[in-house]
Amino acid sequence: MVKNNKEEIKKLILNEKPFEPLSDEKIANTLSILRETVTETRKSLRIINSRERKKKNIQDAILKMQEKNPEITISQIIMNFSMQGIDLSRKYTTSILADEKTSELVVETVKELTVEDPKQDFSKLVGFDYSLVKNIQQAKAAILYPPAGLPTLIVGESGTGKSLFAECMYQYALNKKVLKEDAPFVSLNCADYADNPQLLLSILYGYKKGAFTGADQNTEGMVDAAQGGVLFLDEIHRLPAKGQEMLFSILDKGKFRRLGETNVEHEASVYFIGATTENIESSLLLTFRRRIPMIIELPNLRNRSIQEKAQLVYDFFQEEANRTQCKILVKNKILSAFVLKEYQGNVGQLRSEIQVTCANAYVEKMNSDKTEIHIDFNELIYNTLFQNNQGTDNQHSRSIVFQDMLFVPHITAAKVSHTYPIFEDIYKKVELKYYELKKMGIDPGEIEKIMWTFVLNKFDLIRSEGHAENQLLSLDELKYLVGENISQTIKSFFDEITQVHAAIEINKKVLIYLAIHLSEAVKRIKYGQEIINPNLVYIKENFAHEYDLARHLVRTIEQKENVIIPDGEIGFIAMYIKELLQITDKKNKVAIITVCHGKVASEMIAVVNQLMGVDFPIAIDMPFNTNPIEIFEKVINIAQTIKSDSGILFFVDMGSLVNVGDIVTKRTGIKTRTIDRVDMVSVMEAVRKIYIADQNAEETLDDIYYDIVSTRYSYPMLSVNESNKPSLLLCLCLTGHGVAVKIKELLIEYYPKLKILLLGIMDEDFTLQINKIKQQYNIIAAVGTINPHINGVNFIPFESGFSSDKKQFLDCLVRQYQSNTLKSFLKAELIFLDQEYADKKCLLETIGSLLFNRGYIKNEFITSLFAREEMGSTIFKNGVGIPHGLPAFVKETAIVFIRLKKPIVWDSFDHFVTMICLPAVKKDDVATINDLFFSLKNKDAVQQLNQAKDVGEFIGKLCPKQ
Ligand SMILES: Nc1ncnc2c1ncn2[C@@H]1O[C@H](COP(=O)(O)OP(=O)(O)OP(=O)(O)O)[C@@H](O)[C@H]1O
Repeated sequence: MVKNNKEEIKKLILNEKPFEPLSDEKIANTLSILRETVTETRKSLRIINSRERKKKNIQDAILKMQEKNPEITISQIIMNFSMQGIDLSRKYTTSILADEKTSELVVETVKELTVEDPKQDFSKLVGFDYSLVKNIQQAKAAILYPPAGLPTLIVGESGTGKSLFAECMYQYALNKKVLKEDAPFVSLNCADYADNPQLLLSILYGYKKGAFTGADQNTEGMVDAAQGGVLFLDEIHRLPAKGQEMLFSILDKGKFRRLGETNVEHEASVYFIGATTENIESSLLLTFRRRIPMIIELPNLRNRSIQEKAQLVYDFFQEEANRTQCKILVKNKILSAFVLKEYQGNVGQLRSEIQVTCANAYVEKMNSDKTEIHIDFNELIYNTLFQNNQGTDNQHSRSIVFQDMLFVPHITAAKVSHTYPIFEDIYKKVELKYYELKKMGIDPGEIEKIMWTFVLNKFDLIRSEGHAENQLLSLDELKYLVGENISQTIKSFFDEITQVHAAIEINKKVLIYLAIHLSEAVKRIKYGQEIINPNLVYIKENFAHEYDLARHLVRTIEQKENVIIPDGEIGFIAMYIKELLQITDKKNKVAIITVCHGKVASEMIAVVNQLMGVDFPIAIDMPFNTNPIEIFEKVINIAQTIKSDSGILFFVDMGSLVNVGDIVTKRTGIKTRTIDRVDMVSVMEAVRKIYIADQNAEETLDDIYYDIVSTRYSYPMLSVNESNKPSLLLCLCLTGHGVAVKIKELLIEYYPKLKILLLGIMDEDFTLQINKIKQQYNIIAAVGTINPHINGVNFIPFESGFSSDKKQFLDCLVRQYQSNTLKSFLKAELIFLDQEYADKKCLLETIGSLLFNRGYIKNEFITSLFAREEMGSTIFKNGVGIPHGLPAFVKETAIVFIRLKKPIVWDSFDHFVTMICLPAVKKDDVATINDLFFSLKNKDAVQQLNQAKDVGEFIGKLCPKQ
């Protein structure tokens, strides 16, 4: 197969006339290459031959005619074609009409080929950032090594992706311009000629006229075809010794002779890659092995992480959805069964089994009136999945970490993200958070504390939430998931700790997750991935017993798996053991965060820690010249990291910081309480209540808050907005007619969309009016000349204008009331810019599957969405389409935005849209997004959204700062 021809052939086929497709012969003549080359390349591209392409295009055209006119007759069809200059016989047309549509199942349409990104090299391999990291590093080094790269041998079991890997190396060489743009990729599978070594050598090296019987002319071989490019020899152990020796001269001197030649030598400028499934020590000549410096050993599927296996399963189902052009709904237990199964034939076998499963389900779909391919358990699937798979009989009832998934053909939006829901990879989460906090310039000591709470909560989740016990594997079945070594070790460990800790009922769920974790850890270590545990020292000091147990467990694994497990990892294992031994199902604790101007927070907390002997409260300093908004972002991020279910108690000193808890609640949904004018005694009292007092008398955030507030000196606390009421600003002066009017004018300029009310402090019924307003509205702040001390309302003094810090404070208050709730529904993962969709149906299906797969909606939402659209479409004049489904089927409110590259038709009046906003909104949240529609109706606002350069800017424009 010659790769530079690949693109040419693809191009010609893409541009051919649909009813007069080019035969292989014609393409060969156009490109001046052999017809066989065209045929082989076309097949490798999975493109059907010209006759079949013509038939398919005619079939499609007839279908369209039938859609328009269900009563259309054969004569009319023939007439329609004839008007386009195409003559069809009645016999041919009848045969096409009678033909089953199953052919669609096995062909990939030419159109789909355009989806492929020709520039992608290793990143298209699943595992490129995990188990294949080392292999890819080797490959890159081999390609880039001067002057002409290192000959490479790829070793791996059948189906581990050796051919694909070789192609990626070639693509990488092209991308890096090590090879010329038109450099060929020539591949030959030596096993195809295993019975005829003479033929193999003649095909590979070419031959001289008369070299053997039948050699009637000088003929070039594959080495010639590979000049300036890559020569890939698959199953190289089938190359006879003579053939291996002939390669020496190519590898050593860049020269070769064709069969039968003795005097002449030809230049061979080729980059050599070989591949074999065999042990190279025994299958290749020693002299040959020595000439290949780079050996790349691809891991088999058994040794890949569960995440990677899952990713492959998802990718292959997606591929089938694209191929069949049908939606495919796969039940979680099928997904988990595919992931858990062992495959002798590795990735290749996994892929073909998914294809077979989909093909069977497709036939079933054709015999029913379903619109989707449903893949659930039936006898056929049971046999596909479990035949010859030792001992997996009970697996089909398990689905520990998966959810049902819907795969939609031609997805563009969903392609943006390469991740799918699967249980959490604790390392990745920890790493990500750790670097995020580091980037924000947070002090290492504080990072450690924040991470500790983060890790604690993650483990707490494993123990208390997740999947019901009856969905879990038993300890016996564990071996199918993590292998014999780890499952045995875990079983013995379980026996040991049940003896030592007889009084405790060991939480099996944590044990299973510990086993999965260990298996992932071993793979991670084998692939040389780093393990970051920011809390190692703390764990060692404070959980010495758990750490000892972890060390003991680790020693056994180290022996069995022949790896060395680093300390950081032992720390994680200690955490699992801590969870295992936890007696009661306690909720996680209330967190304390202190935020103050200057360095007050860190200094105060240092003293509290020393006095109380704890290490918990988090201190955040706010240097005097820092913008409060920056600090709020920092605090929100930290709050999200520690995500305490029991809430966060904030201690702050003054100024805008009094709103910190409120802002955090709005942005993250975490319950908070804020105590201002922080003093050391109050912090110590809170620490005592949360961490030190009687463990059984656990107090809630509110208990602690009210206790502290009522025992310290009394003054009004600042506002905490907890309702969905509309908001307003109050303008005050003595009469409500003097300065207040001026203030209002200024505020209208700043906040044109806000409700602003005038009020006079001297009014008789001032208090009554305030109470009435409070019932209907959230008072964001009162701005005026005299502070009337309205309980729970921030007062901002107005003295002939606003100083910038006061304006900033007001901005901050307004923002949290106005747009934060909407902002909390806007998620970057659901905003897709400059996408291309063929039509509305395809777009809606994609969004639907995206929301379903990410757990925002039930499957019924998609049906309701289409039903709603059938009844009529919502479309704004400025080209925004607003499709919506029923709130009853929404699990979590989410808003999807899609900005289109090319407009598509949205309604039956042929109106076009360029932007789609799909709100999947729970009933309670409907009011919150009304504002959004208001701004989407506005032409200028949409214009701004159209100009946003990235998702961040897009969100910023949807929730402007004021
Ligand atoms: N890392 C991967 N990511 C995505 N797909 C993969 C990966 N590895 C293999 N595949 C797919 O699995 C199938 C088998 O791969 P390939 O033919 O490259 O394996 P092989 O090792 O050359 O097999 P054999 O030794 O049997 O020839 C192919 O369809 C390939 O696209």
